[in-house]
Amino acid sequence: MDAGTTDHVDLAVIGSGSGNSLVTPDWEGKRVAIIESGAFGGTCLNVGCIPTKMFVYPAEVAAAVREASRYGVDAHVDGVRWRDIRDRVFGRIDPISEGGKRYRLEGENTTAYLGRARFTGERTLEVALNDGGTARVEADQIVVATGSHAVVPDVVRESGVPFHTSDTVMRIDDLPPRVLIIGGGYIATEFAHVFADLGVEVTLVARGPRLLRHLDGDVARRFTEAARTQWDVRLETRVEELTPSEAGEGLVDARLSDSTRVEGALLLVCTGRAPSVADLDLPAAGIAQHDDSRIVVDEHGRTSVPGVWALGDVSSEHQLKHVANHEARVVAHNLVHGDDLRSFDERFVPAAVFTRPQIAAVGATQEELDEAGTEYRVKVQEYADVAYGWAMEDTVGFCKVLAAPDGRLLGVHVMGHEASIVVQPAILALNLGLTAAETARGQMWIHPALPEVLENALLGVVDPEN
Ligand SMILES: Cc1cc2nc3c(=O)[nH]c(=O)nc-3n(C[C@H](O)[C@H](O)[C@H](O)COP(=O)(O)OP(=O)(O)OC[C@H]3O[C@@H](n4cnc5c(N)ncnc54)[C@H](O)[C@@H]3O)c2cc1C
Ligand SMILES: NC(=O)c1ccc[n+]([C@@H]2O[C@H](COP(=O)([O-])OP(=O)(O)OC[C@H]3O[C@@H](n4cnc5c(N)ncnc54)[C@H](O)[C@@H]3O)[C@@H](O)[C@H]2O)c1
Repeated sequence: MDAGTTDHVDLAVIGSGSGNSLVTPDWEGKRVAIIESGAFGGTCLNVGCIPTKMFVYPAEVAAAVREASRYGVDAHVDGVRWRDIRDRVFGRIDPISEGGKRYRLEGENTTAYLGRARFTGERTLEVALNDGGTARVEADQIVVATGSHAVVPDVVRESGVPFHTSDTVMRIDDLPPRVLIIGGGYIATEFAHVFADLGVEVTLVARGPRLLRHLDGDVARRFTEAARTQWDVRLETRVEELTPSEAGEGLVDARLSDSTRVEGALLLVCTGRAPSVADLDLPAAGIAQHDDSRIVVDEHGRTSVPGVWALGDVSSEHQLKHVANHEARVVAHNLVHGDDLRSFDERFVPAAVFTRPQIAAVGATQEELDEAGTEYRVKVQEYADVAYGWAMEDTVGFCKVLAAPDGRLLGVHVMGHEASIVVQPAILALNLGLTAAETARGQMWIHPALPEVLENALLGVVDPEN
């Protein structure tokens, strides 16, 4: 591209994750620029939700085989072919990313700029192209959808030892004997599950007193107990020193604040993700940011600069793909209906953690209700109390329902087999404003399926004698 000229487009989208879905039929006959510096398709497709869950599934198959004898079926895991597991995942994903890029490069009304964008004015951008050139783009409207990136603490960066984040660890060639995971959140607990159930020794170091501590307190407490039976979990502990290990290339030795050492481990850093704004030069456009650097948007997705929108991890307080997708649908409408704007509806944002046991939740936690001084009733129902739980000999799963004294649902929290499926009727009920009684008795529940645990918890919150 000629460095001297400026391309004028109707819409420029920075980031090809959820941003890529903004090119709706409304833009036919108009010019759209998609600017992407990394792998096409963004985090979810390339290094996030989709590949991680494609690793979780084989880990669960291995775990099921190991536990089969409980049910009178004798079986054992003969081996884990990591490279085959890895290649199944990326053999599926990489062509989708590549195809998406080609589709935009060759699209009738789209131009894909493969490079890093920064603002030079309110609606002007400069793109440092990956091939070394520079492009200038002026747009009537711009959407910033640049997502987030892994944060790496100083103790790791400054040590100079080799380490992985979720961006790189799924592509390793061989399973290490041991993994040292720093962090106690979503990514840490999902990878602990994957590696441990594929036969790797896992040490997980978390600075807090519980894992997943932003979840409902009962869930965090019971999950932490379950995690300790599976992995070497060090709570209220920090990594103090890291050195390269003689045990093998790419491995580290660590000294922890509890005065113990972990030796010969692959180091996996899972300490949160920050909005990707550093390269954008937002002040050049006058785009306002929160203290944590997220872009400020209103309920329609508008930033402080007219004609500039933002969505997804770069602006949202929820770093979740279904939230980014929801925001993209709203912004896609608003870009072409300036006189009929739609709003984000994030009253009930559900989430699931695909760890072991699985966790899913929607609505308020008990701690949030206590803090707000909201009155509530609570019922905890064990998986072990319903027929499907008996079939599974389940000992850890439970469903917790929080409801207002008038029966309105406030929050539902599930830990156990397929929690993300069990919770879904509660997500619908909250969005429709149903009471616990309406949700429990407004439909038939398939017997003897696992969601009966939710049905019973709902009935229990209506009538504590139940
Ligand atoms: C390991 C992992 C597992 C996850 N699992 C789940 C899950 O199971 N369920 C769930 O709901 N969420 C999950 N998430 C979160 C989810 O992936 C994100 O919330 C979601 O992908 C964010 O989408 P986005 O469109 O905002 O950003 P992204 O998909 O990250 O897209 C942003 C794009 O912008 C590009 N970019 C950044 N800066 C620039 C620039 N200056 N110029 C040009 N391009 C730029 C980036 O390269 C990137 O491709 C997971 C995340 C991770 C890391
Ligand atoms: N299933 C899913 O939906 C899913 C899966 C993975 C990721 N995600 C999204 O991605 C986000 C990022 O995931 P994550 O696990 O990196 O973040 P997280 O916020 O869930 O957890 C970060 C963890 O790192 C710890 N930590 C932070 N700074 C630290 C430091 N300097 N030293 C030691 N520990 C430190 C925190 O105490 C916390 O335990 C999640 O919040 C979630 O929104 C979602």
